[in-house]
Amino acid sequence: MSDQQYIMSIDEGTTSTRAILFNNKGEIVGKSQKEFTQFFPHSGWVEHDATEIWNAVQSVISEALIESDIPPYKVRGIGMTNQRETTVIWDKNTGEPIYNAIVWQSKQTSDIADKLKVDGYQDLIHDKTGLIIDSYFSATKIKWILDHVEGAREKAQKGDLLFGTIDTWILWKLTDGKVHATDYTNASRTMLFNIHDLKWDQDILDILDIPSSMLPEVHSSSEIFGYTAGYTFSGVQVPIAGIAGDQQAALFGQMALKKGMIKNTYGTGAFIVMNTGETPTLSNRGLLTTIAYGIDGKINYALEGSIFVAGSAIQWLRDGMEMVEHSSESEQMAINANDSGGVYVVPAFTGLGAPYWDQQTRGAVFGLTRGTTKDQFVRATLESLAYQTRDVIDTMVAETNIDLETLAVDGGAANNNYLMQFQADILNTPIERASISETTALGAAFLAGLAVGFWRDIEEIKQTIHSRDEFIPNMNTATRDHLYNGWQKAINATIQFHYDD
Ligand SMILES: Nc1ncnc2c1ncn2[C@@H]1O[C@H](COP(=O)(O)OP(=O)(O)O)[C@@H](O)[C@H]1O
Ligand SMILES: O=P(O)(O)OC[C@H](O)CO
Repeated sequence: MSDQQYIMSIDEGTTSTRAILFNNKGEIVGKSQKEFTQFFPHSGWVEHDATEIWNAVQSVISEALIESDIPPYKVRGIGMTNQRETTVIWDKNTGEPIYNAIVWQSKQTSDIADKLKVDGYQDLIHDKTGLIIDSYFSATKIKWILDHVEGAREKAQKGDLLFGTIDTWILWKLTDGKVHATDYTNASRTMLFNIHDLKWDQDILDILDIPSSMLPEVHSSSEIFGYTAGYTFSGVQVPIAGIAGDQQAALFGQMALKKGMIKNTYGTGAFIVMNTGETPTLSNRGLLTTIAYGIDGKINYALEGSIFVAGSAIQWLRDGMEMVEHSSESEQMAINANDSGGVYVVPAFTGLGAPYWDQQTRGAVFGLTRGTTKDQFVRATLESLAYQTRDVIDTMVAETNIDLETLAVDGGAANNNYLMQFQADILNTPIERASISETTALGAAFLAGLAVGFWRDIEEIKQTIHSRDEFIPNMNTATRDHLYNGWQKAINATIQFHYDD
């Protein structure tokens, strides 16, 4: 029998959970995926059932192993990667969540975030955490649960409640309640973590009245966090050896390890991350400073532009507008349209992230005529992903003075060739698409594989990276400027519409 071993990545995304098995060439040898329920209990709120996510994780693990015919003992280590910021609070005695997971997109804590701004905490929070006060991050979500679930604050003060982002929740479940931990990348998205001292920040915890006993230990992104317990791997104790938030894992999976390298992942949202090296760069232009990864006692920082609605706009075309049956059809429809006919879709369904940071704005459509077709509407929606990306990239270039040579891309919507060509055209920059679209899971596998010696070092990992698809800009300057100018008018009018109330 072959002595080949594997790394399993568990990718807990916003809409689905995946388990992917990689061999030592970085090739996918097994995969299972399961969608889970999105709850929208009130306008602007988004929640998940954390127990449903845990059940989905268990089933994708066994399906991936069974379908690839790989026995659990051949899994050398597990890398975990996750939708970030999404907040779970559970009772450590029962193992049951006390409320649904509040998802990163959810706006139910906007008032708490607004109050922090009114109370003048912007500079303190920005300086310590690198973040901009917003309901996006975990901090206000934790406070909301403690304030709204009966008896929660008393239980938290007694030390009975635990907080975790999805990585922490699944790690705790996989280890049968033995390990309550996270990594630097996830901690840096909570708005409670001091990215300079690398510690939970007591001042911010006091401001929000959050007991520190709820918080997980914070480790590097590549080390053994614990071992699987119980039956998930048929009793085999597999080390969980790497954890990173999905956007940071994608940066690592793209091997964008040098200062100045940038990637964009087009998933539910789109997240543009630039590696800024070993010192944090604070932004004055609406970008977030975050931790890219921590390995071997060293921290690498990043600047990030977070776009809240990207692939989810295409899901909206599918499920809300019923204009497409499958997201992938949007590509041919955009080509059929020939042009967008002057239509702009601004999909600000849950406010705007970088570089605008406006919690209240909601979406708008401009330029409709009696002749507007469904194909043009779909094309304009796809184009909004590219325009939002340009807003962020222009800001990043202005902030850092680093010229963008190419943009590395991945994620579900990056499979859309029309979108990628339009992105190259509107940025006037070549796009390089990873040959393996599961870059996020690959990044988590690399982090785990390094910790258990599956790969010797980064140089050995780089040998596994293969060819990429390239999209070369092919639009004249006048057209590019005309189109982008229209977008800027559309987004400014959308923001203005809200403030005219
Ligand atoms: N060919 C496509 N064209 C446009 N959008 C797509 C395409 N394929 C997938 N998507 C969008 O990409 C998203 C899924 O990407 P994925 O990276 O799996 O997201 P996540 O990790 O956030 O769950 C969905 O929102 C879907 O609408
Ligand atoms: O689920 P994704 O891939 O859109 O990623 C979600 C982000 O981590 C939210 O910050």
